[in-house]
Amino acid sequence: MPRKGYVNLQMDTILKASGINKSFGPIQALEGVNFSIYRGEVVALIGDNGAGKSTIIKILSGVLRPDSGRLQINGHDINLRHHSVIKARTMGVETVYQERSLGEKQPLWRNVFVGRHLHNALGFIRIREEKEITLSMLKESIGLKGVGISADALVGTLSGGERQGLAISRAMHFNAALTILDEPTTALAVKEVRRVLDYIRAIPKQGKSALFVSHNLHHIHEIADRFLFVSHGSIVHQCRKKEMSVSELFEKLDQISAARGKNGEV
Ligand SMILES: Nc1ncnc2c1ncn2[C@@H]1O[C@H](COP(=O)(O)OP(=O)(O)OP(=O)(O)O)[C@@H](O)[C@H]1O
Repeated sequence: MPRKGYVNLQMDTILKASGINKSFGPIQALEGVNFSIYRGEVVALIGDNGAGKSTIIKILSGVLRPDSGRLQINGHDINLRHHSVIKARTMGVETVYQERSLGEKQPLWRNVFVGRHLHNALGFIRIREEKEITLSMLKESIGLKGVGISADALVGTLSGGERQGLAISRAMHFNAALTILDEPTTALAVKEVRRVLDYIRAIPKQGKSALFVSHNLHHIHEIADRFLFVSHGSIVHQCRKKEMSVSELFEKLDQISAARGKNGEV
């Protein structure tokens, strides 16, 4: 029987990546990437352009397959040869891509349930139920108000921040253990940025985890519990927020970039 307050990291490890390698022709994008993500934390990937952040995210979300390495999700070994976006989702890993996560010209309810529609006994989509769930996401999770709010509205009518909110809310609805966000605040107005940061901050409150990439170190410091520094395809440093102030975060990234420059790399 574990002692009170004892944290079983084995049980609380949502995702574990070990020795992940990935090349694109002659370019070694990732080299021996190792890290874990635990239940209820927000983790940020930090690094210069071309460091390997997007490649890591694409491998976790099933878009790309690594050349070698091991990935465990919720303690289960993933067969990386057959990993895919659908498999990642089934295992509880959802990815929210900036702007691209929702199709522009479709009604909101269809986008929320795309690939995962609710069906009745005859195989028909339970449209009314899907619309009701979508409407409650719009009102409760995103905080949209007014009588004109409709699950039939087209995605194109939502602002960038609202789309991010809906995509995050969709991940929560489908019970994602890990929500991955790629540059979630890029190209958003200041007010929208605030809202998206709040949506991300709410993820651990539901006992779930988030991994996000951002170039904005202020945003990273504000919402992440832990920072993973990526350079030249590897995780070169990691620490908890309480170990590093915002200015130290800037300094660390500068140090890593300088070390990279010294090795003759761009
Ligand atoms: N499809 C691809 N074909 C060839 N090279 C690629 C491809 N995708 C990524 N790379 C290369 O792999 C390396 C890592 O790229 P990646 O996009 O993961 O970096 P990043 O840290 O996300 O950069 P950024 O912050 O600019 O998005 C870079 O050298 C990049 O040019």
